[in-house]
Amino acid sequence: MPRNLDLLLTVAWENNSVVLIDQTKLPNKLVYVKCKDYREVAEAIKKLVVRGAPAIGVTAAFGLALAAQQSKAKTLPELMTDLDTAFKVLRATRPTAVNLFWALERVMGRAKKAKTLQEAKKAVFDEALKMSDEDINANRQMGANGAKLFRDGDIVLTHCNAGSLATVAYGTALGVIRAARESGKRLSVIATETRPVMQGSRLTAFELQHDGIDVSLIPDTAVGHMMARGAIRRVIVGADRVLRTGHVFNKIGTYQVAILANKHKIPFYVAAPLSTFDFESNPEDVVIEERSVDEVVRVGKKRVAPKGVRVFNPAFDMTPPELITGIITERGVLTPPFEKNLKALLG
Ligand SMILES: CSC[C@@H](O)[C@@H](O)C(=O)COP(=O)(O)O
Repeated sequence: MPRNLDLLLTVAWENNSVVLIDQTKLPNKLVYVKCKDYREVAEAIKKLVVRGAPAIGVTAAFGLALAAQQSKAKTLPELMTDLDTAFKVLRATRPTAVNLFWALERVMGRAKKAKTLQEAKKAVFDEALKMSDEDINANRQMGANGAKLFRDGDIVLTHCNAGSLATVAYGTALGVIRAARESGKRLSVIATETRPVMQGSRLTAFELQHDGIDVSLIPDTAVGHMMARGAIRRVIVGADRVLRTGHVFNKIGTYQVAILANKHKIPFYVAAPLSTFDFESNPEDVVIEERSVDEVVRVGKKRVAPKGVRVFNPAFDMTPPELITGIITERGVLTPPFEKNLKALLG
């Protein structure tokens, strides 16, 4: 994996380990962590060393590859038992991003087709590697599909981080912005801070600056003001889960941004690969991750809220389809009515 500043490769397989950019250290330090065991991979997902739906999915798939590699099983059923243990540990790391479950089930499905122990070990690794390549290709394709929706000179608001750092590389929402720039359009980005974990200020601002893309940072609370002043032309965000109905689950605060965009007649786009689609669930089935109160009562290391105060800290929210102008996928751009047009898109 190249350790230089030209390419942000968020997750990679290197010398029988999973190598991750440690996103908890950004933007102050660009450092990598090496996981040699699937339990370390699970911890890295839990602690947000790696985060963002597509990146979580591919990392978990590599976690299963580590489990296969390390297994001392002498028979195929013994290997499948070891893989199932790792599957359960990895599956329990975070509840909302559907890519995690999609990736783990896809790799297990591939392993279950194997006839021998060696074949199963190889299948798990090959599938994880394939998913990593597919993620980059899907992002590039989404970029090509979405770039057409942006005009030269657009000022684009994004929330959270749906960039290289949330995928294997290139990004979903930020991938579309990259592609629009590569096609010659001059775009400026407005990134929200994205409290309480600050994926906007720590990650999006870092990533766009790193790539020389014009970026300004605003507090989450400034979105309405900026829109009312005409300072924002488009919104684009990523997603952790898109339902067949077009309901989009994404970082907490996305719903507020969508309501404000609707009020100010600003197009609101979501960029998500098909690996982020959940064709089965209804809105009420989706578990919204509730994270530690510490994220809310502290700013950095300093406590800013009184001891004993009740805190709610949901990490995601749901934006209903009527607030969404289009969902950019690698197969094309979905417009309302989403359920009908999704069927047509998938053929
Ligand atoms: C391309 S990633 C899209 C989403 O995963 C992203 O917007 C997001 O909500 C990430 O949340 P996080 O809690 O940082 O994993």
